[in-house]
Amino acid sequence: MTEKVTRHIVLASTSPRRQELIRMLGIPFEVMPSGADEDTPADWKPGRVVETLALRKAEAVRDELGHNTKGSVIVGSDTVVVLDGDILGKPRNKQEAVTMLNRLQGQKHQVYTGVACIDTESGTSDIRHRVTSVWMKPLNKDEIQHYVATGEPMDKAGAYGIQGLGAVMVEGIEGDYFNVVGLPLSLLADMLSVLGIRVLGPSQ
Ligand SMILES: Cc1cn([C@H]2C[C@H](O)[C@@H](COP(=O)(O)OP(=O)(O)OP(=O)(O)O)O2)c(=O)[nH]c1=O
Repeated sequence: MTEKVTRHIVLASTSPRRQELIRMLGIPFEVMPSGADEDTPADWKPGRVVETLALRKAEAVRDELGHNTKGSVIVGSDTVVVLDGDILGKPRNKQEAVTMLNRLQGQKHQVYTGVACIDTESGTSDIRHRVTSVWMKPLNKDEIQHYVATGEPMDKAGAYGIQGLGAVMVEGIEGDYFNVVGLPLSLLADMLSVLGIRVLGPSQ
């Protein structure tokens, strides 16, 4: 049988969800947490923010690996929620989670995820992002309090997780579901394919 993947893939992430998602591609990978600084200027548009942070995460792992990159492909990713042009990241505390959900309930918003692939063999980077629209149901204060008390919102952009209990708050989406959860698999597969890693067939 032809070996499907010949490149060493490193996911630059601390997110257990991103690990679960990339595992779905059925290709071997390694995980290295990335401690990149996540501050960006307030006037940057969401696409620029998620692409820059995805690249920063991948670059931090590349720099840590130093000369030991073994011709790896390093994948970084970043997700934000956007409402009326405002960027909502992960809530810093429960009060901030309540405030975010009060704003998002009953509204259509966008989820932006950036993906960066660094090819350490050629030294090139490919950076792209995807946008998914999400419609959230109207929620009352008690429902929001109950949801925040579960703790689910705390490590998620926009203070909700569509893949968890948050699923009951979402009326519908337009675009890639996996982009909302934090790693757009179809976009990532396209980017890996450019590097000769074909998840649906033998590599070249
Ligand atoms: C909107 C939404 C976001 N999220 C998550 C995806 C991301 O993990 C998180 C946004 O934070 P990020 O800063 O993108 O990522 P992270 O800190 O979790 O992990 P990493 O180490 O890779 O930087 O929000 C969900 O899991 N479900 C959702 O429905």
